[in-house]
Amino acid sequence: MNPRDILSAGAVVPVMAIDDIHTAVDLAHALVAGGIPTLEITLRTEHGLKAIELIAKEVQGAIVGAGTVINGEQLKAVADVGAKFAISPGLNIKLAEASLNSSIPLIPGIATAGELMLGLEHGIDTMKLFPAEVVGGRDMLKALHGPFPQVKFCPTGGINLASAPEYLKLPNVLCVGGTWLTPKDAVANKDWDTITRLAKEASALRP
Ligand SMILES: O=C[C@H](O)COP(=O)(O)O
Ligand SMILES: CC(=O)C(=O)O
Repeated sequence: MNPRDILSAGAVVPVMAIDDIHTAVDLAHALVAGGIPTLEITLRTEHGLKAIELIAKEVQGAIVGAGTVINGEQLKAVADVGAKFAISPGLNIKLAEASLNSSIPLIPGIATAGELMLGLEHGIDTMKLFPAEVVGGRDMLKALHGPFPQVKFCPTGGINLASAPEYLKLPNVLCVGGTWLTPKDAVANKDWDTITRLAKEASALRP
């Protein structure tokens, strides 16, 4: 799948750190049931790779990818377990070069025009603005749209249900990322109804 189709499949990409591997598949099912298919499982916990592998195998309708991928070894490792895409918090030359040989798309985080240009030089035109609210949020996206109208974004970082609609209206925004769909207490309590309700709320955001 190309990165734009991946990011356009749902209005919100939930960013998740899996603390208990036994919750991963049910959590993914709950999100997909609420209309949120594109899922970012970060490598921030020891369960990241296994969770991606299980969701890729067992959750029909999910488009599972990896987050917090920061080097070429991780990019290869997540592709090998079935990730459909990889997201990084930032971009450097080594990771950009690794993406050229990757079997799955890298959607890099960028926070400056320079990082964006590094992505473009490596054939990447779909990126994450991270951390979105800290680096200028919607004003930054509007400013980047001037010189770089060919680039589309999934802004992530500090966005929630209330602020998401204003992001989704922008011409260079495909979706937004965030953690609010998967509150830690709801996941720990296996409260899948709450997760599906939050996902439904989020999927209705697409204008
Ligand atoms: O670092 C975590 C995610 O990238 C964004 O989290 P947040 O939606 O809670 O700001
Ligand atoms: C920021 C983010 O989404 C990541 O850790 O890849």
